[in-house]
Amino acid sequence: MHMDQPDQFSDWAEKFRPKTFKEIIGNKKALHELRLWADEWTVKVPENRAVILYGPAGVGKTTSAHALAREMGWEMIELNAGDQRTADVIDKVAGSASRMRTLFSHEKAEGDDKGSDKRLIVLDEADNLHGTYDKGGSKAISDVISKTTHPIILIANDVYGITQTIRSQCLEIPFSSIQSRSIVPALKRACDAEGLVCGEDALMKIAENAGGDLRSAMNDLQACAAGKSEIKAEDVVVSGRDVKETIFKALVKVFKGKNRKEALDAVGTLDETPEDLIMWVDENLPLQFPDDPKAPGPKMVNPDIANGYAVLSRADLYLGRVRLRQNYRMWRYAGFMMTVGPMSVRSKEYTGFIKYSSPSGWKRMGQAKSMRSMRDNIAVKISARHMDSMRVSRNELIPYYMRLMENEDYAVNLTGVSDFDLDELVYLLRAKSATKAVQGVYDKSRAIAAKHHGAEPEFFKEKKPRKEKEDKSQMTLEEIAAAAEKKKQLDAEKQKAEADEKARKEKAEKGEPPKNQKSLFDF
Ligand SMILES: Nc1ncnc2c1ncn2[C@@H]1O[C@H](COP(=O)(O)OP(=O)(O)OP(=O)(O)O)[C@@H](O)[C@H]1O
Repeated sequence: MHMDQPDQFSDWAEKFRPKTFKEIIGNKKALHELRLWADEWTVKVPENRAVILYGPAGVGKTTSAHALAREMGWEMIELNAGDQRTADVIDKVAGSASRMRTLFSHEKAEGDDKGSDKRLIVLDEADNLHGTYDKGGSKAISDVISKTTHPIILIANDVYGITQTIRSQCLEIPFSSIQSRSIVPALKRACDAEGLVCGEDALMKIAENAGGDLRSAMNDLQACAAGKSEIKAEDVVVSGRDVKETIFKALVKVFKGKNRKEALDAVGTLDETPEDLIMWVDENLPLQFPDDPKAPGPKMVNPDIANGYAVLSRADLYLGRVRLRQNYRMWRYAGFMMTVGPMSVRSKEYTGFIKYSSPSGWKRMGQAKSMRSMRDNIAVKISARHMDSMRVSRNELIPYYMRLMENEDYAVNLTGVSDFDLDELVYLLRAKSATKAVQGVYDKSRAIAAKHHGAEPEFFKEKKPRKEKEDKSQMTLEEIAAAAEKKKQLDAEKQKAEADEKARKEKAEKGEPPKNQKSLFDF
């Protein structure tokens, strides 16, 4: 029996995640290699104890790891980027996995360890193992891989983001984008399950727009389905030709124009944030300022490209400040810099037609990644409130929060008690940017946040100026983790100093000289 309207409470990409290899679309060669590697584990410890599944976002890497564990009857331990992946944690996970094995090993002959005594250790975003949060992570993984008796899967978008030492220990299995025509049946299955009527042309439009990323296709389908029981091709709003045509015209003014105001006006009428616009400029800058093949001497990069990127990097600095401080006034500076910048630094006029292109795959991937880290930051805050795992917070509580926050009172309250920052609120309210309404909710939430997060424990009151605490809502995940780590260290040092002092006093009472004291007069 179907509901009247499709389910909007859960994340469809999660809901329709394939459970078995058979259900996974595309990448058959990769799945075959993965299965061969897993089968080897049932007979002996293979030469490569770990594999790296790498490729673009949303093509089934994580899904394949999950399905493999299920099909092999292996318990799975997942260390996500949002979880702490310090050397300690990885050691503990792998250590406890090894202990498990030794518990069972006396019952089995060497090599006969098929089935459930294996644990599959999965490390998501393995190309991102740096920063305080994953401190020592790379080295720990490399050590663990060299001695593990349990299969390990590393998942990455960019295999070059993994250290050479780790790569040399692993079997590398590439995953590639999924063809649009293969995405359509997956979308169709979701429509059928949701009782949603959707024509093949609408599904094809969604699939083509996703650029081979099935997760985003599923997200777009869910977004189109909100409040509807039927989707027609014209309901599918994608970055189609109209948008492109307008932006192409604006790019002509940015790169070839002579009038700054005209360029600014053209960009001002676009429905693009500076975050999106910079990607368009960035993508097309080298196309517009090509190297001159007829130039004499050694082949040099056109200096206009270097100068163009220099102004773009200034614009990006402003964007970074907007992200960090939620000071959206800086968008004006960023927008100005990326619009009049290329025009101002070019050394000559460029004529002739250039076929501009949309921001390429890796940049969209970068965006997806920053969305994921946003989602993980939110999950950290939610899991701290509910004492739940990151996985539950990410997959179950965030959608629940989103649903609750459709009511403004709840939105204000939850933002305050969870201390979400403005960007996180934009994400949770599914807004495109920090509109006035979003800002209004955020402003109202501050009083509640101050009540819940304003009072500090005595320990910090003496040591930290008030300002730092106020800035906490703007701290990045790494900074929060670093602060927690620092506090742990301080606590440990304090405890050790207290214990030493206690021991010293006890010894003094017994009349013993302190350990390093050679005589009563030697202080
Ligand atoms: N090959 C596929 N077959 C069927 N569904 C898929 C496939 N790839 C992705 N999906 C859908 O997209 C969702 C996300 O897929 P998954 O987490 O496996 O992507 P990923 O490749 O690990 O991406 P990322 O690098 O972003 O983690 C799944 O829950 C599923 O709904």
